[in-house]
Amino acid sequence: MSSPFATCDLCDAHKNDTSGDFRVLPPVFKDYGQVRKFSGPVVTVKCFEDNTLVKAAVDSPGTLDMPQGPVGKVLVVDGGASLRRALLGGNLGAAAARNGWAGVVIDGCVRDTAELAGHAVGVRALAAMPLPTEKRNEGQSEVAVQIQGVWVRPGDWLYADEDGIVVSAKPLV
Ligand SMILES: O=C([O-])CC(=O)C(=O)O
Repeated sequence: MSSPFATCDLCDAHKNDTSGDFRVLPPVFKDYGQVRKFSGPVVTVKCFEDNTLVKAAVDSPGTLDMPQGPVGKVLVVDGGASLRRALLGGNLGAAAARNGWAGVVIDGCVRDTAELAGHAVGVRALAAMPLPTEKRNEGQSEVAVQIQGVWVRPGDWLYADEDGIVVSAKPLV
């Protein structure tokens, strides 16, 4: 289980942090998952209209062993903000939930939104788009990505709730 948090409280505590360790994503993400509030260590994928590596990630174990026990990871997908293809749908959402991922944050689109709403995982994305991608085995995993202009790195911690999404170089709770 993750510790309780509120992104507003995290922002109150860190709003004057100019080090770059504490970042807030722009408020452009919509909520498509069953889980509204989630947090965890970040894993990244960078891809463009090809979700091969998104599928590989959610098909793999979604938890990290920590001293306090297994913690669900958050998959952050830099999809280049494309509104033309969906990088995650009902099947991949089900896989993410089954494999213990805490959440998926996509700078891009999702589809099968009615199905996603029934899977026990957090999902944030820019929009719904029914067109799937072509799987061409293109993309990169575990690289620093820019999400809406904000750097997100593998091993960062992400906290998402009803008010927004914040990212930190260190765990905050
Ligand atoms: O497989 C895909 O490209 C996305 C999808 O439709 C799903 O996850 O169900």
